[in-house]
Amino acid sequence: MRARFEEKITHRTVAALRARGHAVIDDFLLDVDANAFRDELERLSMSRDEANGRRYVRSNRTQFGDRGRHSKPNVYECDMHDEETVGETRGSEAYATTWRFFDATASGMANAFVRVAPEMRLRTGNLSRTVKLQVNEGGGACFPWHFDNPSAPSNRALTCILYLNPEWKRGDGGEIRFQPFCGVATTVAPRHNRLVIFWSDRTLHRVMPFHGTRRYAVTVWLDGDFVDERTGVSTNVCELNLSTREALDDIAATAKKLAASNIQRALSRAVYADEYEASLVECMGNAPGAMEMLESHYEHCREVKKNKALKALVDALREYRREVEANGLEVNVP
Ligand SMILES: O=C(O)CCC(=O)C(=O)O
Ligand SMILES: [Fe+2]
Repeated sequence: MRARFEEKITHRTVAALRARGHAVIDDFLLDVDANAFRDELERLSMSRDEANGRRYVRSNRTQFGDRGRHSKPNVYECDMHDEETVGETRGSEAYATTWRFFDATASGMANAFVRVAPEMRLRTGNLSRTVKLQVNEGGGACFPWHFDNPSAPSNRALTCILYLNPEWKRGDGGEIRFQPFCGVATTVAPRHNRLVIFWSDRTLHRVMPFHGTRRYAVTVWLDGDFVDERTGVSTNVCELNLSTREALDDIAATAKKLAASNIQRALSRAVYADEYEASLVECMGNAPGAMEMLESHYEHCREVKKNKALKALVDALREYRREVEANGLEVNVP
């Protein structure tokens, strides 16, 4: 495997990130590497470790509010940092590309960004990135709207997802969809050898229901050099550092400011309440945890509305986003 991160991650990548909140790089790996990587993921997703017979890929378990961890139906993951899970594959030729990619991301990926955009303050080195292998097994498998870095003290700064799906075609679903704060949505197809990059703490995104056979994705999360302790899921206006009266005076300017900031995380659920709800229902169906996740979402929205100033701000933002959506065109990256 020849990782050519520095060739592929360029000033254009960073310009797209700054302009739209996400960037797309096609042909990220050499064809031969992408194809080998895909074959290995397929093998891994079918295999079990010899010691205890467990599948290497397991149910995705996501922390949801303070209500524990729940699994998304038909979504399976392998944490490459979990020594027990991956121990048997580390030295195996059958997974050579997977592990070369993992090793190459240790500092190579962050270094490529640092070279073109040092101001992003990404950390480099083995402990500053996380890698996850993921397979969605059709049947409508999807992810609800979320942020990858939902609150402090997470250091996750940048999410980089490599899709490995040579047979993906329109109609299969499984696209990643971005909702910029009070902007128009963009949908990106999970095409083979495509890398999609976005800010982990200010990019609301979800995965659309997937109806093909298997959808493979490898996610690399790169850590940043600082954590914003102040922000997160708090519904306390003071903690948000927002003067709601000033914010209401020019709602377009406020929306723009929030779109560029991770403070949007505290308002996102209330501003996009119906979308969050619909995506949770779509993703979880009747699976265990579905009701708890919905209840936690409603509770958060109720908390926001309890605060008069915050409610006024949310109402104004909701009205503003509808206006933007009515006048803008969604983007589709096929
Ligand atoms: O599979 C994808 O396209 C994105 C998955 C995702 O959002 C996540 O793992 O946080
Ligand atoms: Fe995500």
